[in-house]
Amino acid sequence: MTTSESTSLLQVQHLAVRYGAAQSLFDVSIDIPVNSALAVLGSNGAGKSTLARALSGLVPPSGGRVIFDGKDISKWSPTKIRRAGLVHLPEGRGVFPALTVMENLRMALTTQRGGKDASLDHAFELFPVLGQRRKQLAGTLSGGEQQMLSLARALMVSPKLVIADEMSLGLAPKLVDVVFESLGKMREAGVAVLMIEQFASRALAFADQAIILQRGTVTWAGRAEDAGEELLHAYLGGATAA
Ligand SMILES: Nc1ncnc2c1ncn2[C@@H]1O[C@H](COP(=O)(O)OP(=O)(O)OP(=O)(O)O)[C@@H](O)[C@H]1O
Repeated sequence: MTTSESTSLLQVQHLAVRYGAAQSLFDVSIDIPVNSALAVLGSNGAGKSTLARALSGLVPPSGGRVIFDGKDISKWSPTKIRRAGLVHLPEGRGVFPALTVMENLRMALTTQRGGKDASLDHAFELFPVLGQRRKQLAGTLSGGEQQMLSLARALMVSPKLVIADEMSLGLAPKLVDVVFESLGKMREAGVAVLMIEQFASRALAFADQAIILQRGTVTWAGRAEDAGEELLHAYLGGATAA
């Protein structure tokens, strides 16, 4: 086994996905080392969300393999994948608006046997504002705070990898800052991140590695710091929002 294999958390090998007759992903290969971040960039319809859905078991691959934490999870159910530590935060908030912050967090803990108080303490340590608002209904939080709650819920299951799919979509710039800060805290806690993001430059500043998807194919892959303006413009055209 080479060094890169031994430190890999997620290896996607020649992944293909079809929706009926239409193929959405072709021969996609990526590698995410433990505790690192990958930015997945691409214009609308490039296949970013399909990649996220395939990795989290929501759509079955039609070819290739997904190895997570040393196990082939290609055919696992979404629940089994989540329990193994790969958590998908889909577009949208992913919180229960009519429940309080505390109830939202407790719900995420229902399958955990012990250590519930420690998990809650850890979440409030990372996101103090949630501790202050524990009795508030989630639907009355700001957009950024709801995203924080969504991240805190994900943390409850001690994830090894979080897929953050367009978390800053539709948020005001200040709240986008909150989302990036929150994801940064998750990384500090040792969690790897696969980030799908409309704000290409912010995603690149956050990530170690990046790929560009075009029509279901990886057309560029490299270190995030090497993906300059010119390259982004060439691949993404108008989609290079700051
Ligand atoms: N459930 C589905 N059934 C059929 N085709 C689908 C389905 N979901 C996505 N597609 C198609 O797969 C391709 C990739 O879509 P996907 O949503 O993964 O792109 P994306 O890069 O996430 O785009 P966006 O940023 O708009 O969400 C598109 O051509 C889309 O029309």
